Amino acid sequence: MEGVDHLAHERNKSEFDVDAMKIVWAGSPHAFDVSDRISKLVASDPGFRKDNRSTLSRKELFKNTLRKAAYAWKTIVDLRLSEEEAAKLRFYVDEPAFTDLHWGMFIPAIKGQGTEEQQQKWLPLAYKMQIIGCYAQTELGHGSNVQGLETTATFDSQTDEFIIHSPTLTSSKWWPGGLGKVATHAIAYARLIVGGREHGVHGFIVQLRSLEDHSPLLGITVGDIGMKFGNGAYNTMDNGVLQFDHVRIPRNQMLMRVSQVTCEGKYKQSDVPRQLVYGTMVYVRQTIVADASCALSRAVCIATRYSAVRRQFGSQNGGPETQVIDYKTQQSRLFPLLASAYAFRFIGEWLKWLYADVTQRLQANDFSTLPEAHACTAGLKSLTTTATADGIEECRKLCGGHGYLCSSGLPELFAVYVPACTYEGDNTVLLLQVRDMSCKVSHEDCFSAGVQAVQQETSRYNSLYDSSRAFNAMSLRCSKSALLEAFEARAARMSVACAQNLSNFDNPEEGFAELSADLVEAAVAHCQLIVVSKFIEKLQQEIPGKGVKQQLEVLCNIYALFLLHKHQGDFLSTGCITPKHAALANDELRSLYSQVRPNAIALVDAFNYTDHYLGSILGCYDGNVYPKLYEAAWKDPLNESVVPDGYHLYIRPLLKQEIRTARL
Ligand SMILES: CCCCCCCCCC/C=C\CCC/C=C/C(=O)SCCNC(=O)CCNC(=O)[C@H](O)C(C)(C)COP(=O)(O)OP(=O)(O)OC[C@H]1O[C@@H](n2cnc3c(N)ncnc32)[C@H](O)[C@@H]1OP(=O)(O)O
Ligand SMILES: Cc1cc2nc3c(=O)[nH]c(=O)nc-3n(C[C@H](O)[C@H](O)[C@H](O)COP(=O)(O)OP(=O)(O)OC[C@H]3O[C@@H](n4cnc5c(N)ncnc54)[C@H](O)[C@@H]3O)c2cc1C
Repeated sequence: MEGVDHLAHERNKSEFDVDAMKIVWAGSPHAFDVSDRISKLVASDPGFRKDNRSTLSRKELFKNTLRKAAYAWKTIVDLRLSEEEAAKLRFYVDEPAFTDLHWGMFIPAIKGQGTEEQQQKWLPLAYKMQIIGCYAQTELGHGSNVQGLETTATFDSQTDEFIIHSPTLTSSKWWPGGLGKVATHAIAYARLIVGGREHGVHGFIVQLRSLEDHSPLLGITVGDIGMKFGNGAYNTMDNGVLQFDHVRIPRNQMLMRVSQVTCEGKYKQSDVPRQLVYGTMVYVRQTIVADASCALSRAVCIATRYSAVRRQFGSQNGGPETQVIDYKTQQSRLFPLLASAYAFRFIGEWLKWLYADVTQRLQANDFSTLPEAHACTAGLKSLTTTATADGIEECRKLCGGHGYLCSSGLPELFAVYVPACTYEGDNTVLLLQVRDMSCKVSHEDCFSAGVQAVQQETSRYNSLYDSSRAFNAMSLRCSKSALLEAFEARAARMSVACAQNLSNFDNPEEGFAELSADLVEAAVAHCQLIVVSKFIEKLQQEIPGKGVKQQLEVLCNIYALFLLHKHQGDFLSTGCITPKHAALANDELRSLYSQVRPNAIALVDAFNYTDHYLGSILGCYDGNVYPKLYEAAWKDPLNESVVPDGYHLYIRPLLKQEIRTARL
């Protein structure tokens, strides 16, 4: 049956132009072209094979990652790929590596926090990979609390140097990717001490290893922190530990865009806000949101294709059994994830725009939108990574037993993805930063502006409450604005409740701590509102291609109504929907699932993923799942011999009741 498309009948059912949807997913015809070309280039090159990762030992795995990274670089140079193409190539190679941190954090940190002069010195070296950098912020004792970092950078005016030192065990840098075995340089974050005075945490460029023989420089102790969750998975990355013993670096290796230390030992603050020291995190959080749609769409693609292949029960008169995708329960678990993948794609696009806009403004010394960018990236990073991690695991379950096989691709995807809920800011800690979005809920707002803020929010809420009365069964079905109002009312109500409760505390800090779980829920409601509203905005644009817009309308409704159904307690208590409306929303969802059903395979085909990138037998394009599963099983190292190693030592003595005499 080789070469037969087992999903052809599904593809024939689709009611829209898949090629046009591919462009929408990619973002533009140009982006599609780059992505399509580079994904095929990677898939067709045996140098980028990845099907054996889960069977390799850590050392073999890591060496193979080094080989692939070097091979990827050679390919980039030989083919003279553009920056955009090179980034796509690394993406499709699909193996976490030191290069992620070099390109994703080290370079952006220098760009964002370095002076012109520093950029001119360091960026060309980094762009040519003549130095390899990592981002060394987190320590053994502190990750979330950046101000609690203990590493010190003490200025020595005699030598015009900083002395970087790890004063305690807990000040050891711990976690930075690429640090363990590869990075030659780090952006190390340390408390700046000048003339005996402390000036908070700043970034420093520190050389760690010799550029000649890779040995650690004097005063540097560095290594890998050990195996992480899952086989293969994130173990291709050398997350590291680092201690400084009075390491000296020249003064001009402090990143000095935000503040400077002069040779006389004067500390000077630029006009730019101090928070810019955290700017790299804003940048990476924005890329993580875009990445969430990739990881979720990948899992959804696997689960959707397999659900169309898999049949259980329901045979009539000896005919075929029911495809599991036709079960309403399967649809109600799978299709909201499909809709979420599209929703996250569009919110990722919007956040990219927002970040570009902030960057442009920063260059013109306009810092007004920085708090919004911080709150949005923090909140949306949290929302999308939590939903994606949960969604990947749901996709595994949607694939039944076979989803648990490594050859399904899902266990590794899950293991690689879950740390996204922690890195670049723990998701709960980040939700507590969501204060400046569409409404104000922080203790400062309540206390500095006093009752006025509460009153304003209350009247805003009341007006939403009134207008939402118009929300009826019909509007639920047809009107995006009614849906949006429901989300706005819910978010506003939750914020007002928090603000009112906060105002009952004499001590704002105490109130904030006591009510933090409610604040987190209000933050989630705000983030969901933003995702829904940006999906709706996307639909207001012109979208070419037969039936494409209609499919996106259906997905948008599913995303919003699914959330409304899931959080109906919040929505009901706003009073803007009644229990009857909640039930109608549920009926509407069922009808929407029926509309998606014939288009489901085409909607995941629109992601345009190669079989190489998917890395899943269950999700392969042709749906020829069973022969491939059967064949793959026999390739497992355990099946290299019919009788396993260890038979004579452990199985035979058991069977022969000789266990007491066996040498165990
Ligand atoms: C198989 C395929 C694999 C493919 C892989 C694909 C890769 C995709 C991309 C992945 C990329 C990289 C991989 C992961 C690498 C991971 C790296 C890291 O984890 S680096 C370390 C990250 N660390 C954190 O995120 C720490 C979290 N903590 C914080 O951010 C802060 O310290 C915070 C905000 C929680 C502290 O809060 P606090 O209120 O105490 O802050 P401050 O007093 O310091 O702040 C005062 C003031 O500033 C505002 N603020 C805080 N942060 C920012 C910011 N970033 N930007 C702007 N403003 C900020 C804060 O809100 C306060 O404002 P105010 O108005 O005064 O209230
Ligand atoms: C795979 C991976 C890669 C990483 N790569 C890097 C890297 O390249 N460079 C780097 O510098 N770091 C890196 N990190 C570190 C990462 O950024 C931190 O682990 C992350 O910021 C979380 O901090 P933490 O470990 O201190 O968690 P903690 O803050 O200790 O969190 C523990 C628990 O406490 C809760 N908590 C903490 N503070 C609060 C609070 N104020 N209110 C309520 N609850 C709270 C959290 O929600 C969580 O449940 C990486 C981590 C991982 C897992």
